Amino acid sequence: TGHDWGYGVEDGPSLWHQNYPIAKGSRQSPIDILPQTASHDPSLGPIALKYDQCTSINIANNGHSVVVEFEDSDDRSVIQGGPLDNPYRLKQFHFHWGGKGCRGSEHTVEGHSYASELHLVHWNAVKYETFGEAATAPDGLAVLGIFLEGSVTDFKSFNPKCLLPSSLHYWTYLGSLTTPPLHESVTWIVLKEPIAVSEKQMSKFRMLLFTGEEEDQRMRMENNFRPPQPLKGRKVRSSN
Ligand SMILES: NS(=O)(=O)c1c2ccccc2cc2ccccc12
Ligand SMILES: [Zn+2]
Repeated sequence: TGHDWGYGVEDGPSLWHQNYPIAKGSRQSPIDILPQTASHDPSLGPIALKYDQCTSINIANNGHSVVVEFEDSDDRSVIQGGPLDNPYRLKQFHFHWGGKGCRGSEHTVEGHSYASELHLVHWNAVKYETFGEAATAPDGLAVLGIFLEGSVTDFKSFNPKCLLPSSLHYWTYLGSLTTPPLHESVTWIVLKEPIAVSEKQMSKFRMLLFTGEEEDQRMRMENNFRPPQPLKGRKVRSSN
């Protein structure tokens, strides 16, 4: 897949530091969230999501996840408020999931993993010219994390607008990309309430391949999640 990293035994998360030394940095993601330790910060307002005119461009299997890209030439789809000083533009969303059972999310809550985790990636177009420039700036990116919990209900196609849980209460902390190059440029906003996803939908993820269709040894795409990283003194804040 043209990348020097993956989720296997030879190229998985424990080896990423060899090519990406920042893997041992001071604000790496994901983390294990401890609700009791998260400090409630009354100054943290609600997050506001404006996805009503979201224009998806394509959906792709980038060899590590399934990614839906959006048109980001203007502020039609943005997240703002909460810990953010500016509106951040929606660039793409993608998922992380496990093989069988409930492991699969990247963030965990008191050691509890969910079946999958949806990441909506946004960038600070007020301060930076391009996504690439924002991706290396400490306040360049904001990723909204939403847990997906296996359940029997089914749900409509992936449209960020209708994909949100009823409550937008969140935890927030300063972190990084969870995949190489692991830039420490992400303000993470993780919603407390998971959304339901059916086993049928989960099985669709697992049909995706890490390898190209034409490659002989077909690698099923599963377990594409990085384990929790050390907090290193960071504070996790909780919205009201
Ligand atoms: N897991 S992740 O959200 O850190 C992530 C990104 C985060 C910020 C910017 C770009 C990102 C691209 C990703 C591509 C594949 C998987 C995770 C990715
Ligand atoms: Zn992600």
